[in-house]
Amino acid sequence: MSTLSISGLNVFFSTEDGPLHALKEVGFEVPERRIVGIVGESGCGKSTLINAILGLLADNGEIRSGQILFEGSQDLTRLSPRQMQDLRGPRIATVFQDPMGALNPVLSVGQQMINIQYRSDQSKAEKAARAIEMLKLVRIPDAESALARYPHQFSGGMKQRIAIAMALMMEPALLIADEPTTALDATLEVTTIELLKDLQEKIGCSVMFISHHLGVIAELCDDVVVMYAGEVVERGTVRDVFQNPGHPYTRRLLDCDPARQSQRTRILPTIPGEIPDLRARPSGCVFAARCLDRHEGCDRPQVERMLGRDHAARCNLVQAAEGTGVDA
Ligand SMILES: Nc1ncnc2c1ncn2[C@@H]1O[C@H](COP(=O)(O)OP(=O)(O)OP(=O)(O)O)[C@@H](O)[C@H]1O
Repeated sequence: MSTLSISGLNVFFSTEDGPLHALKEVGFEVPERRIVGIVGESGCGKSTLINAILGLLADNGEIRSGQILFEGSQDLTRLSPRQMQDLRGPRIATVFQDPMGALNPVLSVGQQMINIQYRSDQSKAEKAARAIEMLKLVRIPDAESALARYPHQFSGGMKQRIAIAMALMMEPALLIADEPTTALDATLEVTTIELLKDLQEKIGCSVMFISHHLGVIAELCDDVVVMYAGEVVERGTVRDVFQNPGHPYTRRLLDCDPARQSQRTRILPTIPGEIPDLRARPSGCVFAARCLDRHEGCDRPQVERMLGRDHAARCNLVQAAEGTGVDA
C-alpha cells in the first residue's frame, strides 16, 4: 500500500490575466517506508504540490480535479479544513528550509517538545523523557540540558535537527521535507541527510523530499519524480531515472548537475530558456521550446509511457523510439 497516492491532480490559480494551470494531471505514489524525491527547477510547482497535499493552497488556488489518497483510504482533497488540521503534524509532518518556521523563539526546546505531545495522556515526566530520546536520536549533545535551552542557543545545523526531531516525534506516516538541507554547508548537509535516513528507517515513515540538488536526491531517495511546469515528466526508482533517463528534460538536468561536470566552472550551468506561461499552456509538449530533441511529435499531447516496471516518462519521442529502433 502507498502512504500517498496522487492521481490526475489539476490545480489552478485565478489571476488577473486569467486562470493559471499550476499542476496538470499530476500523479505518483509515495509507497510505505520509501523516500521519494521531487526535483525540478524553480516554478515547476513543488510548493503548489506541497500546499495541495497539506490543504494549504492560497485563497486564489483551487483543486479542480484529482485525488490525493492518504494511507489508502482518505482522499485529502475531500477533507474539511478541520480534518486536515488534525492530520497536519501528527500524521503528516513537515520540515522546511528554515527551522525557525517550526521553532518558537520564546519557548524552551523542552517546552515545545512537550507541547507537541498534547494529545498523549502520558505524564509530563514521560513526555520530557520522550523529548530527550528524540534529541538523542538527532544527535544533540547533552540532550538532558538541551531541553532547558532556547532555539537561539543552538547552531543552524542543530536547529534543523531539533526541527526534524519535533516533526518525527509523533511518528507520522508521512514526512514532507522541503529543501531541509539547502541552507546548510556541505558537511552539515551530509550529516543531516544521513540522520534523516536513519530516523526514517527507525520510525518506518514515508518521506517526500523536495530538492533541486540531484546529488542529495541520489544519496537519500529510493524513488524520484521529475517535475516540469507543473507536470510530472518522469518518475521511477533513483537508479532507473539517473542511469537511464527517458525524458529529455531529465537528461538536461543531469547534464547540468555540477557534480557531473568534468571541469569545474565558476558559473552554475543552467538550462537556457524559461518555463512557459502557465496561463497559456502549449497544446503539445510543455518542454518543447527548450528541448534539444525536438521533433514533429512535440506538437501533440505527450503520452506517459512505461520504460520499466516502475519507470515512466511523458515524451512522445520515447514512444517513437521503440518502434523505430532509434536510441532515445
Ligand atoms: N497564489 C498564486 N497565485 C497565482 N499564481 C501562483 C500562486 N502560487 C503559485 N503560482 C504560480 O504557480 C506556478 C508554480 O509555482 P510554485 O511556487 O508551486 O513553484 P515552485 O516549484 O515551488 O517554485 P519555487 O521553488 O520558486 O518556490 C508558478 O507559475 C507560480 O507563479
